[in-house]
Amino acid sequence: MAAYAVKEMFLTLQGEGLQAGRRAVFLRFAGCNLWSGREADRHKADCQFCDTDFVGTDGDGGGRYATAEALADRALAFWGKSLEQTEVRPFTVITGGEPMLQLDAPLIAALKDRGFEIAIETNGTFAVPETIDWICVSPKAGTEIVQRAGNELKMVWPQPGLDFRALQEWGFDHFLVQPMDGVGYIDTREACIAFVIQHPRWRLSVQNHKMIGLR
Ligand SMILES: C[S@@+](CC[C@H](N)C(=O)[O-])C[C@H]1O[C@@H](n2cnc3c(N)ncnc32)[C@H](O)[C@@H]1O
Ligand SMILES: Nc1nc2[nH]cc(C(=O)O)c2c(=O)[nH]1
Ligand code: SF4
Ligand SMILES: [Mg+2]
Repeated sequence: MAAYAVKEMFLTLQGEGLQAGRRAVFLRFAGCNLWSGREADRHKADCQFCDTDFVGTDGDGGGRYATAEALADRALAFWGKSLEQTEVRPFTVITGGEPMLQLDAPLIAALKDRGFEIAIETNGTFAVPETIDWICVSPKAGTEIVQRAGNELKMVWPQPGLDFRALQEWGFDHFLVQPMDGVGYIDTREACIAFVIQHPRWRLSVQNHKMIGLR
């Protein structure tokens, strides 16, 4: 890996999924295989509902990190070095963009060396190393999902062409439905609630951070 392209890094609370509410250093990699990130390309992208700016390296804590050690050091600084000696392990959520385009064995090792517990948010089109502690896959309709097991499957809804009955046969511990943010959000959220009432294997994931003023 020549250099890691990081859009931004920040300390916040995980807003989504089973780990919602947990203190976490977010590491957002630049770039995605399902969309260029340019608005002009959105209508022809494989994933068209993305709520995230992952283009470039200009965000807070972003930049090009030449080595895994430098990137992991920065992540630990965001966690707070004074917390290093406490009984709570530092926790990072690796996201993007699509983090599996850049997350590699040296970076995982450097984060683990610093005590990090590592979660990933991925679209599932690449295999995730087993050394990742918490795997969240969020499938996109029409894409080939190779990562069909993990801790949580987070289905953004609605997505015509995604068959929830097929998804729930995959090897995940938890199945979540997350209302798609955008036009008609309130109705979408109501429909997701109705879905969970009908299908109790699934639970609702709301994007808490957007409602409570967190990043
Ligand atoms: C920005 S993506 C980055 C990680 C990875 N590329 C992925 O798609 O899982 C982080 C999470 O936000 C979800 N997401 C993106 N746009 C959304 C939207 N408009 N409404 C709800 N969730 C959204 C994705 O499905 C994914 O679970
Ligand atoms: N607080 C917070 N929680 C999140 N969970 C997943 C996010 C993501 O963009 O991957 C996200 C995010 O952007 N912010
Ligand atoms: S796969 Fe993830 S990062 Fe890529 S465009 Fe879709 S939601 Fe955004
Ligand atoms: Mg987000």
